[in-house]
Amino acid sequence: MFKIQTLNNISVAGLERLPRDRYEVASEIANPDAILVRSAKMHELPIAPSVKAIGRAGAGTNNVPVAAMTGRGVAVFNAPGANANAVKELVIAGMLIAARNIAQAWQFSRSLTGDDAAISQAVESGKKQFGGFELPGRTLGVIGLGAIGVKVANAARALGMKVIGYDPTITVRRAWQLESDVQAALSIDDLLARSDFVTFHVPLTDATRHMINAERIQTLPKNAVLLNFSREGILDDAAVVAALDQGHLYAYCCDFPSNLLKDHPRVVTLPHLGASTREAEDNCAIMVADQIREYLESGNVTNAVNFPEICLPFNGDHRLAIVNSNVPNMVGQISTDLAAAGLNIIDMLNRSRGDVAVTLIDVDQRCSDETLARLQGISGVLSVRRLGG
Ligand SMILES: NC(=O)c1ccc[n+]([C@@H]2O[C@H](COP(=O)([O-])OP(=O)(O)OC[C@H]3O[C@@H](n4cnc5c(N)ncnc54)[C@H](O)[C@@H]3O)[C@@H](O)[C@H]2O)c1
Ligand SMILES: O=C(O)CC[C@@H](O)C(=O)O
Repeated sequence: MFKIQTLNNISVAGLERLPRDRYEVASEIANPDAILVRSAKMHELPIAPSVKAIGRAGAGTNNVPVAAMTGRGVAVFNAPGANANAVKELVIAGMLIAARNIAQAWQFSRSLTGDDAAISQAVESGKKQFGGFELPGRTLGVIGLGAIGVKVANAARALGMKVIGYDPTITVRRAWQLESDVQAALSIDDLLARSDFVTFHVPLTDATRHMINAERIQTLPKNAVLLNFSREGILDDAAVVAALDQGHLYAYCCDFPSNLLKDHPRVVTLPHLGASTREAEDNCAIMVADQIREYLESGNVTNAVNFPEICLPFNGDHRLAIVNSNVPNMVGQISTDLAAAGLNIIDMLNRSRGDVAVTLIDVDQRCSDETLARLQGISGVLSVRRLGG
């Protein structure tokens, strides 16, 4: 029986992928084999030694201590692209909310009092404060052309906007998906100087934290609109508010309310709603549940952020799934120990990514506890699991 701990509400569609005769799933559970998480902050949480895998039902993994888990031989999975359409739709909504002053205008309508004749009169005299502008012909700058950025760029093109993108590590797959008339910016500053709207779709890392600060904001044309549906911290919010107050920026729309932002008249904040659609929640939960199940049952890895992709078909007999440092002579030492124990290797696959390697070895008989302990004792071996019979 595998034990799965859920740290947030995970869509039932995903949990149903874990058959109840083999999986126990609960928010409180001792010695879990794997954890499913959405936005719970795991950096300060104790993570039991029994945990072999963490599945983030979403894109970003900055709430998971990935480096520490890698050092323990724990795989961290995410759900790339599974919520991209949901975020794209909210970003497009954000542009329209900003361009047409929809939030402020709605607040005005709700504040109207008196009989309908009085309301009609107030509408006609009040509406001029909320006059906006249209999107066609305006330029959208997209920073980060991954699953979400590409969808936003293409949707903006379909709305008649010009689009400039910046992503120094764009993948070939994403570049193929991008509309051919999306221009490549030479740098962030080049993109900012040419954009009426700028939207951010990068992970939060040390390299992206405060990528928009007071100095960079001055590069933007007057009356630009910023959109942050990525992560709190990518923009320096204090600098954004200062630029709004100085009249340099027109509006800021983001998914991360704070005391500084939530009541500002030119800021619209939403409560981290980017991925909160039924479709996105189902897609993310199904993707990570499938990946976790495959990893626990066969050792195969798909969409881990810290482990290599690896797939060796498994007939359910006897497999060792080993996570080890990517250094010379690991496979040599492992196979020597297996030979010494009289185990014959039937099939084997080794894949590496950065400092980590995963080695899957199918053997002709069950590996004893003693041999398992010997493998675990090899310097550089991070974890060993015995799968199958
Ligand atoms: N608001 C929400 O609910 C919500 C939902 C989904 C994702 N997100 C956030 O959006 C981020 C992006 O999601 P995604 O699915 O598009 O991820 P992704 O991994 O598909 O794309 C990220 C892109 O950013 C690029 N990148 C990295 N560093 C960069 C830099 N310094 N400059 C320019 N580009 C850079 C990468 O090359 C990659 O193409 C996630 O990491 C997450 O933080 C938020
Ligand atoms: O689970 C959520 O609601 C948010 C997910 C989002 O932050 C992501 O990184 O995919």
